Amino acid sequence: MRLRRKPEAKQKLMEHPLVFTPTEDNKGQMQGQWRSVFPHETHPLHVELGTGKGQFLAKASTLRPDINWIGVERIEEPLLQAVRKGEATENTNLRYVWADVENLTDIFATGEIDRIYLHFSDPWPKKRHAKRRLTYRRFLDLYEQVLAPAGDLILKTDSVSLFDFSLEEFQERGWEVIEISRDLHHSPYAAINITTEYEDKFSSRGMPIHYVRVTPPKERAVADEN
Ligand SMILES: C[S@@+](CC[C@H](N)C(=O)[O-])C[C@H]1O[C@@H](n2cnc3c(N)ncnc32)[C@H](O)[C@@H]1O
Repeated sequence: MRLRRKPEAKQKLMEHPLVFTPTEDNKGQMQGQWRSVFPHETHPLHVELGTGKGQFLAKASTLRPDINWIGVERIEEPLLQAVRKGEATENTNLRYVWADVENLTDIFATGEIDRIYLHFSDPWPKKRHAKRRLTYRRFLDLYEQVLAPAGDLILKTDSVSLFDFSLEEFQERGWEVIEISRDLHHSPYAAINITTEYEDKFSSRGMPIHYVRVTPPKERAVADEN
């Protein structure tokens, strides 16, 4: 018998009060408006791209009520799980966007985000798929647009090849490395670290977690390559 889970997940997400789903009809509607959906409009806005099943956001929104949190995820089923976790916290500083990171600049205004998190992004190990990696230079230029001038980006991954590639891309686009560790859980940054589902899985196998915090260039980069 064919399982029909996807349409059900879609419907639930479309109707869920914590989820914004960009469409052709509402394109640009939320740009510059995100803070106003939260009770504390002045709190910084932190956005996790590729939220998956949402463990990080559920924990982070509880531990850091002084921050407004948004998760962006393109696949319905993990997102629905994330939303259910978030809902269970009853935190009011938490929202989700059902969208592809490709469309980030249609969802957020220039300078609207204070911090971006990329947690265990798909490594796309084949060279011909390099442009799909979420730290490919074209994506960095999108992040640069939506980040506030004093904003930053945190990347965590188990993948050495994605980490090395990302460092090259950051350098290529003029981003500055502020903190870095190739073994986050045994570094000074471990004390305030909040783990994700993938992080727990990989670290339980003894794999070191790679971590970097970067800031965009002071001068805005020109998107010159796709
Ligand atoms: C390997 S999982 C990691 C999930 C979670 N961040 C964690 O650390 O447990 C990567 C997630 O990113 C999502 N993702 C990948 N590319 C994306 C894109 N372009 N836009 C939105 N989500 C994306 C995938 O659907 C998947 O849920």
